[in-house]
Parts: sequence; structure tokens; C-alpha cells
Amino acid sequence: MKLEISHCAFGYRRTRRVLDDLSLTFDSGCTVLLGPNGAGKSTLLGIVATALSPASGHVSLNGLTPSSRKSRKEYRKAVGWLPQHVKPVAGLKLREQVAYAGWLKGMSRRDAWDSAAGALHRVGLAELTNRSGREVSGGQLRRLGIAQTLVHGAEVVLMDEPTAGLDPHQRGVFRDLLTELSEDTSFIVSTHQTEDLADIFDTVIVLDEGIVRYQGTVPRFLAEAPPDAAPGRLAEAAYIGYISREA
Ligand SMILES: Nc1ncnc2c1ncn2[C@@H]1O[C@H](COP(=O)(O)OP(=O)(O)OP(=O)(O)O)[C@@H](O)[C@H]1O
Repeated sequence: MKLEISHCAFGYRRTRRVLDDLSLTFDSGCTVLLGPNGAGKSTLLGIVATALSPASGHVSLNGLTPSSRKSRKEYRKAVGWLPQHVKPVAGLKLREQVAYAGWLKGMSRRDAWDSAAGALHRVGLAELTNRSGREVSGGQLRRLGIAQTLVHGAEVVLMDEPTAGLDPHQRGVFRDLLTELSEDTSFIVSTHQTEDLADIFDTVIVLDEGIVRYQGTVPRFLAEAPPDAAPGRLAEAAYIGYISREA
């Protein structure tokens, strides 16, 4: 998997650019995207997911760009997106909701229905396939969202603050799930939680004001923590160091 962002610029308003000439490459594995509020993380994920269109520049996945109608369909099928808030679809059971997500990505109804069962099984919701999305907990809803990204066989899954608001137990469940799923799917995860970083991720990116302050391996990132940082807070200390530096 090679996801490339080339010279992307984006602003919600003409006067202010959130991203300006941003270039980044993501390789296979699990990447964590860190950055303060307003850094541009959700915007970046929105562009990769094709929910937002850059003013200039382009994204490509394994050489495939979402520029034409045909290639956009293929590109979108290869990219899964778990937005910040997963909403249950009124009147749909979990399996129906996951199948619907697959159908929206261009799968046949039959394939989407069959694949939905496997996707729910992979995220540990096999027992709840006939439950309504309104009857599940916040953690289960997040796992439903992941199943929706897996149903169409995405090569890379983007997750925007997937553990925000989850209790420590559910965060642990999520961490274990991600570790298991990352054996055959790549993940790019935006988060403010740095404590389990070394257990889950291969690569760290720190984005601040639309600028990449760090991109590299977890060990190299942790090595940047100041010598007096507490052993359990190396990632947090390294992160604060990066966002405190002058551009
Ligand atoms: N729909 C929108 N309309 C106008 N401005 C927006 C919109 N969404 C985001 N912004 C602005 O764009 C900038 C980047 O926001 P973005 O949500 O990408 O940051 P983020 O790094 O994901 O932040 P957070 O960690 O708080 O989720 C911020 O200044 C934000 O206020």
C-alpha cells in the first residue's frame, strides 16, 4: 500500500488555508496522526477519503487517483473511512447497515450482504447482527463503523479520533482489535491519545498548522522525548516537544 498526498492545498474559506502545499506518503502498516486541535488532521483525512476536494494537488493510492468517475469508484472502494461520529441508520439492523455501506461502495447487494456478516464477525459483533444500531453502546457503535470500512475490502482505513469518549476498557478492546486487523489492512488513525502509541503503531506523523513536524518510526519519535520524561509518558513528551518547536 502506498498512499501519496502531493502538494495539496485546502481552505474552508478563500482567505485561510488549512493545508498549503502538503506532501506526505503513507506506507503499509499502522500510522498515527497527531496534532493539536485545528491542526488539519480531519481535513487531511477528509481529502484522502474524497469527502473534501483539494484546491490544488492530488492524492493517489497505489498510483490510482480519484480524478475520473471510473477511477474514483475504484479508489473509494480501496479506502475506508471511519468519521468522528458513527451514526446508526434508523430502521436498519447492524448487518443491514454494514451491507448498505458495502453497497454504497459499489458492491452487489448479494456480495455486500455476505461480506457484512464476515466484517461484523471480525470486529466482534457477530452476536449482534440482528440488533438495531440504536440499541448498541458507544464502543459497539465504533466497532460497527469499523465493520463498515472492512466490508468492501478496503486496503487502507482512515479513522478520525476513534477512541474519543470511550472508557479505558473499550479503548483496550479497540487497541486489540486494531492490532489484529492491521495484519492485513493498513490504518491511518487521528487521535489525541498518546499513551498506547508504541503498542499499536508503526509510524507517527505530527501535523501542526497544516505542516508536518515529524514523520517517522515510533522508536525514533520516542527517542526525541527529553531525558527527564517519565517512562510512561515518552510519547506525550516527544509530541509536546515537536509542536512547541518553531516551524
Ligand atoms: N466545516 C468547516 N468550516 C470552516 N472551517 C472549518 C471546518 N472544519 C474545520 N474547519 C477549520 O479548519 C481548521 C482545521 O480543522 P480540522 O478539523 O481539520 O483540525 P483537526 O486537527 O482535525 O482538529 P481536532 O483535533 O480539533 O479535531 C480549523 O481551524 C477548523 O476551525
